[in-house]
Amino acid sequence: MKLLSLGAGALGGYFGGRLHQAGTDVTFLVRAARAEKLKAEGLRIQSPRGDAALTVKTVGDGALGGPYDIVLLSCKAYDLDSAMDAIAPAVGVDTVVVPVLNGIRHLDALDVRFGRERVVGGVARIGATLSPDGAVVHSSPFAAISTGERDKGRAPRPVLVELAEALKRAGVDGGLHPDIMQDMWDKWVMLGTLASLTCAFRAPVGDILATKDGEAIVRETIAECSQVAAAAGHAPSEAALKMVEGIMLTRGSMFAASLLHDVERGGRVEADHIVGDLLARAAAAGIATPNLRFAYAHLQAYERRRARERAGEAL
Ligand SMILES: NC(=O)C1=CN([C@@H]2O[C@H](COP(=O)(O)OP(=O)(O)OC[C@H]3O[C@@H](n4cnc5c(N)ncnc54)[C@H](OP(=O)(O)O)[C@@H]3O)[C@@H](O)[C@H]2O)C=CC1
Ligand SMILES: CC(C)(CO)C(=O)C(=O)O
Repeated sequence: MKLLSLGAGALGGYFGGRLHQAGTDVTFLVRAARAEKLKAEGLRIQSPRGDAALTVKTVGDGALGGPYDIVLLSCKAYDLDSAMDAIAPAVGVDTVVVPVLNGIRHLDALDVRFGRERVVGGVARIGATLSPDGAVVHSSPFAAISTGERDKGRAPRPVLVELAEALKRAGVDGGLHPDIMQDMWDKWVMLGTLASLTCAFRAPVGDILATKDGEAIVRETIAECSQVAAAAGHAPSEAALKMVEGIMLTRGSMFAASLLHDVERGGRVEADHIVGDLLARAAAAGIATPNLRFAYAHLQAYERRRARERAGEAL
């Protein structure tokens, strides 16, 4: 199996690196600055599952090699258009695109660009960042990718089975999911709540819960996200809700969304993709989502201020 990883950022670097370590033929499609860093220092991973410094294959725009069996897509949502342009020459008739972005909306764009048959579902569960010096820093005890056919009940195509086996050999949990769309929505219900609230409060879960109304606000926001999922035909099961509550209602928890880490380093954020899209779907279904509304406005204000500051304008 030949796999192209779009990017060697937090997720592309971690999962692509682990697959490479375990013997999969992995090539990283990277931009010039990242290519230079990887050439000079290798792909460095710091992780509770073992540190690594790997010599990896890279390609740049225009000379992708291939054909590839799998394209693992792990860009941020705001880079999706440029990422699709970059991978287009690598997507052949039988190539399968496996996106692991948070949210759902990217599937529509990928379908239009590459055809629905080539795009499967994917969910990543990991806490990871790219450090300023270019190392992939894995900070969560978990590291998982679930994938699957988007048509529930369809047997996974052989190359997806092969990918799941390769991920397992690479020490990545998850595997093939029989209802990947539900899994994507379940993750989104959790992340919609986590990202909205940790960003709005600028604090991890435990600090939110330590406020007088924190628990009530968390419960309301879980309900808002769950109603949006239900309107899309993907209401979380009781077990899925328990998982969300387990994450969002643990006193003292230092857990926060990667989106908060992006805010704290003054970076771009996937506000539209992760929170705005939930809000748009709520509006279309006539669901009131006051907490998401506030959280999205907060993120939009952050984006405006960031743009102004980057343009050198004063506060
Ligand atoms: N970080 C986390 O813990 C988790 C993140 N996610 C989701 O996964 C997705 C990826 O997140 P993450 O890995 O953190 O993001 P990163 O910013 O760390 O990595 C994204 C990478 O994509 C690369 N990229 C973007 N466009 C192109 C392009 N046109 N050509 C080549 N490379 C490109 C970027 O390269 P360059 O360096 O050149 O900009 C960057 O290295 C997001 O949707 C996020 O929400 C999901 C679960 C957990
Ligand atoms: C919550 C977490 C860390 C789980 O994978 C995540 O997806 C994110 O913050 O982007």
